Amino acid sequence: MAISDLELPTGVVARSDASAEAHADALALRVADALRQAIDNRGSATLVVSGGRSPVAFFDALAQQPLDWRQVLVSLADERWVPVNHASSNEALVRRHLLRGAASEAKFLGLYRVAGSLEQAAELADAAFAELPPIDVLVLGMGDDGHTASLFPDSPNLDQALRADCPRRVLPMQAPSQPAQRLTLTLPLLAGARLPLLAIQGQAKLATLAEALAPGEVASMPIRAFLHSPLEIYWCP
Ligand SMILES: O=C1O[C@H](COP(=O)(O)O)[C@@H](O)[C@H](O)[C@H]1O
Repeated sequence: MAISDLELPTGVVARSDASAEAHADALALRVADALRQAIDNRGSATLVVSGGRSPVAFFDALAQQPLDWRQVLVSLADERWVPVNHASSNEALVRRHLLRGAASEAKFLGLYRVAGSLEQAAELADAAFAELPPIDVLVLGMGDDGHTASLFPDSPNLDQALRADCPRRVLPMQAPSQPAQRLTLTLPLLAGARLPLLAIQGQAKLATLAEALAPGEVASMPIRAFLHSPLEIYWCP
């Protein structure tokens, strides 16, 4: 299957690149252009990225982009509730691959908070994220189960996190894989992004996307909440 085989909703566009390297470079160029435009228009830019295994080459490519990084605030769509020196930490990934060289001058707002429980950590992060300016660029990933950010099917709090009027910016979530305890931004914050992008790689994720594009419950595949205009999908085999 190729991404051009999919029937996309009006206003959703998809780009296919032949290799993972070309995919990462194209995505980095698009994100850097949008951040530059935001800085030109408003003096600063807010970039929210996802974690997991997929974004490493993209982060490496984006870190090389000529930008006034001092005007960029980088943050996360979701986090595993593990200390920032843990191998599964999304913050660690961003610090290692994106916030280096000139890009180390960017500001960073992380989700992880030290607390007695996941709920308390989410409350602390929720208060901190009141300071997050409107998101200029959001780069979502997607799991093979149709989760995005840490909006996992069957997680407690999922219905609340997906409500358009959810009063919380950050909620605790449970993943079916380790580390199970997660923190996620909720739908109203994510859906407000000026430029939402979905970056996915491989046939399995393309098949998941095809399934998510078919009619069905958002709660069973939360990526469905974002499969409408405006959205740009970046894919490579
Ligand atoms: O757990 C997560 O999963 C998704 C997809 O990750 P990947 O490893 O399949 O690339 C990711 O977008 C999310 O940020 C992450 O915490």
